[in-house]
Amino acid sequence: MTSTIEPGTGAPVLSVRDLHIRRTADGADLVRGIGFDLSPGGVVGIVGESGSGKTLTCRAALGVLPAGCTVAGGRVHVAGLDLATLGAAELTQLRGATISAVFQDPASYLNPSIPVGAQVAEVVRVKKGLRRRDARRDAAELLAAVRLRSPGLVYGQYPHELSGGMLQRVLIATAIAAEPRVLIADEATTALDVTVQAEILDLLADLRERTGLALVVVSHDLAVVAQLCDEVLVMRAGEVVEQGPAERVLQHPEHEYTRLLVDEHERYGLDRFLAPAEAGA
Ligand SMILES: Nc1ncnc2c1ncn2[C@@H]1O[C@H](COP(=O)(O)OP(=O)(O)OP(=O)(O)O)[C@@H](O)[C@H]1O
Repeated sequence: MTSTIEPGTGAPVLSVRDLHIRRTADGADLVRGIGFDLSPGGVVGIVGESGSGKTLTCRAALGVLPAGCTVAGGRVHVAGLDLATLGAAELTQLRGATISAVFQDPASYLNPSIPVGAQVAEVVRVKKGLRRRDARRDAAELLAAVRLRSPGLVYGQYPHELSGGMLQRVLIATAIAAEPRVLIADEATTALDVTVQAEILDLLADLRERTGLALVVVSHDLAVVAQLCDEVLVMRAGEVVEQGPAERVLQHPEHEYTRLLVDEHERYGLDRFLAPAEAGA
C-alpha cells in the first residue's frame, strides 16, 4: 500500500499536552509539562539522559504507566480519543490496534517455549479477531514484511534460535500486526550491532513511507534521531529543555544541555574515527 498522506501532515494521531506524571509514593513530579503532536507519517524523537522521563512519557502515551506512577496533569489523545476517558477494556483495544510499541530486549517479550510464528499468529488472532488459519497466514506475511530472511523457516523457530536483530523484527511484526497508526520504538535498536541497527531503522522508515505509520523514537543515539526524526524533544530531569525540528536542534542547539549532548556525540564519533591512527602512532 502506498500512503497518499504527506508525511507529518494531517490531524495528529498522537497528541500530548502539558503531561505531568507523578510518583504516588513521595509525590515527586517525574515528568513535567511535556507536549507534542504527531501526525500520520511523522516521526518525533525523544532524547535525554537516563532517568529523564522518556520511557514514562511513552508509557503514558500507551496508557500503561507502571504501578506507583500516575498522570497528574495534562492530556494524551490517541486518534482523537482522550485516554483519561477510556476504560481498561477500551485501552486494551486501543493498544496494538491504534498505538503499539517495541522496546529494548525483545527476547523478554516472547515466550521461550513457543515458536515465534505461533506467537505472532496469536496476536493477530486476538487483535484482528481472525480465525486461526487466517491468523497464521497473516503472521507469515508479517514475518516477510519485516524483511526476515527465510520467514517460512523463522515461523517455526523458537526465540533462542534467533539473533537479537531477528527477534526485534519479530517484535516489530507483532507490534504492527493490527496495523496501528502509531509505533513507539523505545531504545528498540540499542542492543543491536551497528549494521543490524541500520537495517531496523531502514525498516521503520520504510513502514512509515509505505503505510503512513507515525513513529515515536526514543534513543540515546543522536545519529538514530538525526536519521529518522522530523522533530526532537530533549529531556532532562523530567522536563523538555529544547524542542523543534530535528535538523535545527541537532545542528544549531540553543540550550546548553543539548549542546553538551551534541558535543559528546561528536567527540564519541571522532574518537572512534581517530582510534586506529592513534593506536598505530
Ligand atoms: N515504576 C516506577 N516507580 C517509581 N519511579 C519510577 C518508576 N519508573 C520510573 N521511575 C522514575 O521516573 C524517572 C524517569 O524514568 P524513565 O524510565 O522514564 O527514564 P528514561 O529517561 O526512560 O531513562 P532510561 O534512558 O534509563 O530508560 C526516573 O527517576 C525513575 O527512577
